[in-house]
Amino acid sequence: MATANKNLSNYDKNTIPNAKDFRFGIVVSEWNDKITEGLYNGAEAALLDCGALPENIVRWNVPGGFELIYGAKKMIETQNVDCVITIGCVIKGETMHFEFVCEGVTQGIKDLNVQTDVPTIFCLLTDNNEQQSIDRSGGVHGNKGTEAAIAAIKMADLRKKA
Ligand SMILES: Nc1c(NC[C@H](O)[C@H](O)[C@H](O)CO)[nH]c(=O)[nH]c1=O
Ligand SMILES: CC(=O)[C@@H](O)COP(=O)(O)O
Repeated sequence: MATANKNLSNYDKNTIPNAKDFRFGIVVSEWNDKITEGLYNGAEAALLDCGALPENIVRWNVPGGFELIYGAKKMIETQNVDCVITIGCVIKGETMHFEFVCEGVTQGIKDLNVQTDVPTIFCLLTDNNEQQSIDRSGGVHGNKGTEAAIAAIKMADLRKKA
């Protein structure tokens, strides 16, 4: 189902574990910060709405999407978190850099999920233009940050039960 056919902000609290006992790390890219702040706000609001305690949400900023990998790695190593959310927005420019950044971050976040015991949630917008990013960070398609927060709660709960 394409994003255009669903609202990224929709969730049913009855289907989501209470997040009060979980500690979350959120690593936020400063590139396209109007977008990433909107994604962060969606994620933070959903975590709190589902019971997470403010003191159990640790936020770090990194310069760009590619640095999300290292930021998440150090978050896992040092902050005793149950799940990490990486938030970024990559928008296509004139060159192939878009493709390399998107693929690099995708592979790096995948590697963290394979190599560490803490789930890392992939909240990276990889858009053709700014309007697509606006639409997915609190616009007509909802907020991918909200979606990422719900995934984070579910994965933290899975990790606890596994
Ligand atoms: N063009 C975008 C970037 N580029 C920067 C890289 O992510 C990285 O910070 C740089 O190559 C130094 O290592 N980053 C984004 O997050 N979004 C973009 O649109
Ligand atoms: C994803 C990027 O790094 C890209 O926005 C940079 O723009 P350009 O490809 O025009 O240098």
